[in-house]
Amino acid sequence: MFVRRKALHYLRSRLAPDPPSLRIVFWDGQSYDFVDAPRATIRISSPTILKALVRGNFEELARAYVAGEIEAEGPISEVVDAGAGLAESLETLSFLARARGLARFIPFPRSRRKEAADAAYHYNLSNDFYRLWLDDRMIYSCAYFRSGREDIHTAQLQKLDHVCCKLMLRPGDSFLDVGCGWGGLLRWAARCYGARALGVTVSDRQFAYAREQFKAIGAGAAIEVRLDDFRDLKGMQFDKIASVGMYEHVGERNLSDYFRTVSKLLRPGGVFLNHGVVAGASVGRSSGPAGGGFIEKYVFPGGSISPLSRLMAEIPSAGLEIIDVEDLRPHYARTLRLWSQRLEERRDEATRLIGPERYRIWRAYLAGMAYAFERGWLSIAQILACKPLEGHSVSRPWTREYQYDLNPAPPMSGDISTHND
Ligand SMILES: C[S@@+](CC[C@H](N)C(=O)[O-])C[C@H]1O[C@@H](n2cnc3c(N)ncnc32)[C@H](O)[C@@H]1O
Repeated sequence: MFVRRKALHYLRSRLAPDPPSLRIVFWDGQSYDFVDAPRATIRISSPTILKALVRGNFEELARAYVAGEIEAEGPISEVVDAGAGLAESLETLSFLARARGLARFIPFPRSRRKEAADAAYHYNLSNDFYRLWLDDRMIYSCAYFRSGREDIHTAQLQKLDHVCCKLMLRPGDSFLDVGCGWGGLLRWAARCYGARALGVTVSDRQFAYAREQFKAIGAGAAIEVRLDDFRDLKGMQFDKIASVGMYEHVGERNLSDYFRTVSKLLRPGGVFLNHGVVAGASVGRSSGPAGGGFIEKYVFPGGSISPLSRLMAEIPSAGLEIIDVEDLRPHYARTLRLWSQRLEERRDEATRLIGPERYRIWRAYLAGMAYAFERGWLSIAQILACKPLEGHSVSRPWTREYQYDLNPAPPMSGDISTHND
């Protein structure tokens, strides 16, 4: 009783300026509302968890949530809103969390085996689970909206076109998709743009699924998928390369190596699109509260994001010329919100497929990321770059119209006709 009274007194005073729309239900069934008619409820199963809340120890709170010792009720968007409010007001990083944060900047590379295990943890979860809430083509990256009212299937198709148009993909082009997921972009690039497409993934579930799909559509030699690390494509060169939602797995310390490898894989005159999440804070993380390292620990182990400025410095250092940069933050906020809603609708099937613990993790991750993008704590950038020809700059379209429609072929800066004007 005493612990609870003291804890509530402390929480009330700390949260007074902006109280969360939250009810806490305690282990003995008693409850406390921070506002009238709160929209979200959390149930905490022991005084230890209440102490962790008071101390702002979100690492312990994340562990307790994953273990089911904290239960969240109400719309997940409201739960996340209340949770973020608590984190913004209360978070104090434990010594351990601080040490881990600093360790990110010390160059200890992960072994290949560890990298593969980290990726498998996320992508080998269950194809059936991902099928529940991704779009029909199983695209697992930010979609592209024209009005914001499209469903996820339409918006993902628009994204595939946006990527192919930006790359100026033409019939016969050799095309590499680095981190090809379940193969949706490869199919689109080959069937709608006539590219000879090769993709690599390190997930054997994705690899098996993509191969089945290619067989089913009779793709033949036009599309190939390999269960391979992108660093193992030695000696090959491509006209066009896309990396969509993949660089985040490379890790801070391998970023220069990643761009240099991509640059070697691109033929002179070729075009590369890097699409990925960028940090809101200059230290390479979300500019919001850290949430106890929840994403790093439970969702994307070994992953990391960089500020846009770091990518903009690394790409030219790898010998590529940046020709266009587009921020897609509202697009990813919307994509994540739709994914989160779709997962909520399939709660029972999802829990059956991956178990309650993983379900809780994915539920909080999708809703939490949607919130972070809506708040502007994270963003996402498509960076388009080309590889200069020896002694020449690469010609490019005069305007950005080609990004929305490749037909007819856009006039290029190096075209004879344009020199005659
Ligand atoms: C978020 S998914 C994006 C998938 C796909 N590009 C899409 O947009 O749907 C990241 C992908 O990167 C792949 N990946 C991660 N590390 C990789 C590596 N070292 N080499 C090749 N692929 C990798 C994963 O297997 C996964 O397919």
